Amino acid sequence: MQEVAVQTPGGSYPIHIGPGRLDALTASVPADVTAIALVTNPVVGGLYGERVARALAASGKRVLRIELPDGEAHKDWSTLNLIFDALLENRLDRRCLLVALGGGVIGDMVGFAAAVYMRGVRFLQVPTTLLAQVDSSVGGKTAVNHPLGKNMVGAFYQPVGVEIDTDVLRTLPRREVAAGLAEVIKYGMILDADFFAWCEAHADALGALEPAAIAHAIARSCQLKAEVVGRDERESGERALLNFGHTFGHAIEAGLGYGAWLHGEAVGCGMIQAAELSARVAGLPRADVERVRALVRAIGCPELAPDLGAERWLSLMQVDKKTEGGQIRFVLLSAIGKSHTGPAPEAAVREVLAATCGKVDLAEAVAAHG
Ligand SMILES: NC(=O)c1ccc[n+]([C@@H]2O[C@H](COP(=O)([O-])OP(=O)(O)OC[C@H]3O[C@@H](n4cnc5c(N)ncnc54)[C@H](O)[C@@H]3O)[C@@H](O)[C@H]2O)c1
Ligand SMILES: O=C(O)C(=O)C[C@@H](O)[C@H](O)[C@H](O)COP(=O)(O)O
Ligand SMILES: [Zn+2]
Repeated sequence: MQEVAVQTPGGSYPIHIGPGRLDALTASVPADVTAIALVTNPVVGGLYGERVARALAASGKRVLRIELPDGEAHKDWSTLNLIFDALLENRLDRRCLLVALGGGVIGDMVGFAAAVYMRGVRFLQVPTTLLAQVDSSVGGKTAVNHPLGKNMVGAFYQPVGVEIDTDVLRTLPRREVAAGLAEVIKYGMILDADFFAWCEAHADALGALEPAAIAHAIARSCQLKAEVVGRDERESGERALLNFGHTFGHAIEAGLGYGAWLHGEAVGCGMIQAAELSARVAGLPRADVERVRALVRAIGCPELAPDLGAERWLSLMQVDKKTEGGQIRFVLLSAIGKSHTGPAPEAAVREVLAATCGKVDLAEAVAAHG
């Protein structure tokens, strides 16, 4: 088992990474908890719900099970309300513990519910997708989507811990593996050129979920994210770097309708677009743009962005939490492993859109990877 600590001004919590963690969850239940709400969806609940409920019940606490509908299309207010309905109907009090068992959609919604239920209760992250294990379960960004913009309503609210069971990745569909790897390679692009090169060399092993490679990728991703969050929990500066590729990616998700592309797929493609922009406005060498493109392709994410029309692209990208005074701020690379935020001339953005968008057949793009 590996451990990474996340240290924020409000306190610190551990991330445990290893096989078999689902059976060890009792130890993560604080002694003074009055009841536990295990929140999941039918897919993950069907695979792991019984086992996790049993592990949590070993703490001697009552375990209430809540199932939310599956998918990004349900990351919204009405689904969030289902959590509050169940908590209130079952009289869970301020000393309850919410447990998020699932991918980033479940984690983000349960975290947000925990932040506001009775003005704040504790929650534990048990991420079951690669994306959630390397990114969304760490750092306390919680939210639901709004039809006009991604994650637009939420809170910064840290969990009491993160329990990563690497065994559960065995049941993850291939497309979800690729989506998770997009956030893994992001850390190399923005923060760590050596890790980027390691990802290039191990792309096949990562895609095949080879245990040693995937364990290293998860631990290194969590370490890098924990360091950034520790220095800038509320995104007043450095944390925005973790948004590399997301100004483009979130526009794809909102523009096509949440769930049409997976978040990681949109980010993978968005990172190519952000690299193209970096070549035009931040001096990123053309050879590095091609390395970014080749690695996104190697992990199995789409390269070509959907043609939403330049005006719609620009208007969607305006609705970004990094926008200040109407000016879009992008995360840009000056080299692989070196990133900063800044504005970009609209003409350069239009040029990138013209160069990176086309008629995308996503099924074909995913199938091409095998
Ligand atoms: N809070 C953050 O810092 C942060 C970071 C990155 C992404 N996110 C958010 O995370 C979300 C995406 O998360 P995601 O990619 O995990 O998607 P997801 O939560 O929709 O999960 C993907 C699919 O995999 C299924 N699944 C989950 N675990 C499984 C398993 N072990 N075996 C089989 N199937 C399994 C789910 O039921 C779902 O159908 C987006 O909403 C994104 O905005 C948040
Ligand atoms: O943790 C962060 O900070 C990130 O930006 C991680 C991103 O991968 C993640 O998708 C996040 O939810 C995006 O945040 P948002 O503030 O742009 O909604
Ligand atoms: Zn993301």
